[in-house]
Amino acid sequence: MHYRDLLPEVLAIADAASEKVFNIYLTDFKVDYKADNSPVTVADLASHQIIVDGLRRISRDIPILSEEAASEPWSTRQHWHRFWLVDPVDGTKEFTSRSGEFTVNIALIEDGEPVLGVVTAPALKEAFWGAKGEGAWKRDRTGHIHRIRVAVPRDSKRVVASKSHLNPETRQFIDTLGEHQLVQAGSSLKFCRIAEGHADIYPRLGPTCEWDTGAAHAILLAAGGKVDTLDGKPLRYGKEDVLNPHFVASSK
Ligand SMILES: Nc1ncnc2c1ncn2[C@@H]1O[C@H](COP(=O)(O)O)[C@@H](OP(=O)(O)O)[C@H]1O
Ligand SMILES: [Mg+2]
Repeated sequence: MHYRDLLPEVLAIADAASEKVFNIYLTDFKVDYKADNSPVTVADLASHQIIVDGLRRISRDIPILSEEAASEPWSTRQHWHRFWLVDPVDGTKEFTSRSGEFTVNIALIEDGEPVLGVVTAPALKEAFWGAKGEGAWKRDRTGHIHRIRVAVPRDSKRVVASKSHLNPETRQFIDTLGEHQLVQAGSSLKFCRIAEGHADIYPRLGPTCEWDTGAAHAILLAAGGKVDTLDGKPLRYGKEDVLNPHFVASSK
């Protein structure tokens, strides 16, 4: 199936998950902590289930890697040329602190490259999607859909960095950029802000997992941007430990 045909189906799945996540957000939900001490709520698990059921319906044969499921062993995953990469709720800290800056993320990875992505922000009522060779779009809170594209280069960079994980290394990197404006944002929305031309650079000199970045990375690529590791190579997917190295996302 072509990416163009897949996009509306994946968007519908993300929208369904988003609606469920938002309904839970409005309740007095309970926060649990996983083995790595990261927060999880019923929203993460409900969103995971809706997305997995939806993806299975549209693509029986493409395996799924989701933050909220035990991953297949590396002996299996290393043979995956194509897989869905899912973070049912990215920015769980933003969800539990009620900042609204959390997202639902679905990416399609092919040979280590994010080729299609959908990101929805249930509380902000925004959605972003894009695919290789197709371009990228945003649906704003009024329901208006328009194409998005990265901004043209400018002298004073608009830097976007994590709300919850802005560490000293990232601050040092930002200091090397000279004159700049810093905007903090939660979750994968940082990539989306660059993709829509509202920010120029997102340095992440701290840990992330592949599911945190895959979908928004695909959208940023489709909008004309890039995501490189600190040695200047494109960030890639399908790593054994599912952990990303430090990276810089930018408008080019
Ligand atoms: N020590 C760590 N190891 C791996 N990933 C981490 C991490 N600390 C933060 N993250 C990732 O950073 C994401 C949040 O990013 P941000 O701070 O930019 O909003 C988290 O996503 P989740 O909220 O889905 O768990 C989590 O996966
Ligand atoms: Mg995440």
